[in-house]
Amino acid sequence: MATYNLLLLPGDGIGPEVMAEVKRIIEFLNKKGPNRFTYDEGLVGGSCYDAHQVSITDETMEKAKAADAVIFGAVGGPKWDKVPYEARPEAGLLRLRKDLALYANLRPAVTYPALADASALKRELVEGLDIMILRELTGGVYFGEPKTITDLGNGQKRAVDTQVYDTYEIERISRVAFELARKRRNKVTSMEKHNVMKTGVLWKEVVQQTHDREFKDVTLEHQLADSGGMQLVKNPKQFDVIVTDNLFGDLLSDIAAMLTGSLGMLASASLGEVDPKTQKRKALYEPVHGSAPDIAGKGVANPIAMIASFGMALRYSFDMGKEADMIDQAIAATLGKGLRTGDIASAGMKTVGTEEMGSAIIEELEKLAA
Ligand SMILES: NC(=O)c1ccc[n+]([C@@H]2O[C@H](COP(=O)([O-])OP(=O)(O)OC[C@H]3O[C@@H](n4cnc5c(N)ncnc54)[C@H](O)[C@@H]3O)[C@@H](O)[C@H]2O)c1
Ligand SMILES: CC(C)[C@H](C(=O)O)[C@@H](O)C(=O)O
Ligand SMILES: [Mg+2]
Repeated sequence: MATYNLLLLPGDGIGPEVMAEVKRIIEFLNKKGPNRFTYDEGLVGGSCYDAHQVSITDETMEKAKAADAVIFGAVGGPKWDKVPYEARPEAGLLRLRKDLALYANLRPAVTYPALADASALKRELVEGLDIMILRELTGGVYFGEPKTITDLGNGQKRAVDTQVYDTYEIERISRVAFELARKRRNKVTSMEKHNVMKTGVLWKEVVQQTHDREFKDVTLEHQLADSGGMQLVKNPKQFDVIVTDNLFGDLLSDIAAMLTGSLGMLASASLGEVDPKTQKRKALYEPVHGSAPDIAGKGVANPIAMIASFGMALRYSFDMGKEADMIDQAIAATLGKGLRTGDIASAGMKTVGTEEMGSAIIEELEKLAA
């Protein structure tokens, strides 16, 4: 038996609403045993800005570094559109990713059988889909310098963002991709734009070299990221693991979300390097969706992405694969019974709210544990 300490950062908008359902799952797991979870909570994003005029405090950063895992809701919203750029809600999330060195962002897109009709695509294209988008998370244009807006003095301004990748950054994310593929269907598709970008040239070269040196047994394909996006919609089941940079990964994972039915379904894990001394790695788990200002406060958000993200924490941080599988099965069973939040309901279907969906999943978990 072990005790694990979590830091919960619910954030803004629907973040706290979906996090409430994770707290109930934690309660369930603590009852079931053998492992125990304790947790601390903190402010992040706009709610932190309102209290402290920053999007995350140094004190919360220290707690994040000390925690066994961070569980993150969502940040942002129109209320904070006018706050200084450095203090915008999203900056808190970016600081967490950068300062905890969470370079590997796993975004699995799995279409549950009951939801094959909820996708915007035809059933046969998405039925049985199970792909993994691996997004590089601490480099690229998100963090490259310079990042500026300069007044040119002639009534014009110039905005600059910088895309930077070093060999080691591409190498380590490639290794994660190949290792993931070995446990799946043994195929990696790397996406970049080497026809336009120098970072794309280096990306392709380093992924290929890492493959040839260490992972010859894995099938590797390269695809330009724009046509890759097209292929993701045309024939998504051709993919197994897609490895790509920070910005392309952001775009491609939102596209993949719609293959599963809704952004409210897509979970993610952001992982750092394994510490050779402790064998532990820093990790943050969050749904791919945002704070959904259009539905916040109504109790109608889909909690599945958040719950499945906690399931990924069980799998990747706590070696609780059996419990993680149980969460996936409970979600599948709940959907199989016909429960739908608004985002995944087909026309004419009755919908349930966030809490009701959470209760139904816990009911299924109780059955599975009995
Ligand atoms: N990780 C994060 O915290 C994160 C991620 C993406 C966007 N954001 C921020 O969120 C704010 C809103 O961004 P956006 O509107 O582009 O993206 P969004 O993901 O918040 O919402 C996009 C659409 O999907 C729907 N949606 C998202 N999650 C849902 C859920 N769980 N259940 C039901 N419907 C759901 C929303 O209602 C909306 O119509 C912005 O400030 C953005 O920066 C934060
Ligand atoms: C909120 C924002 C900073 C974030 C990103 O762009 O990485 C989000 O869109 C995501 O996909 O996690
Ligand atoms: Mg995004």
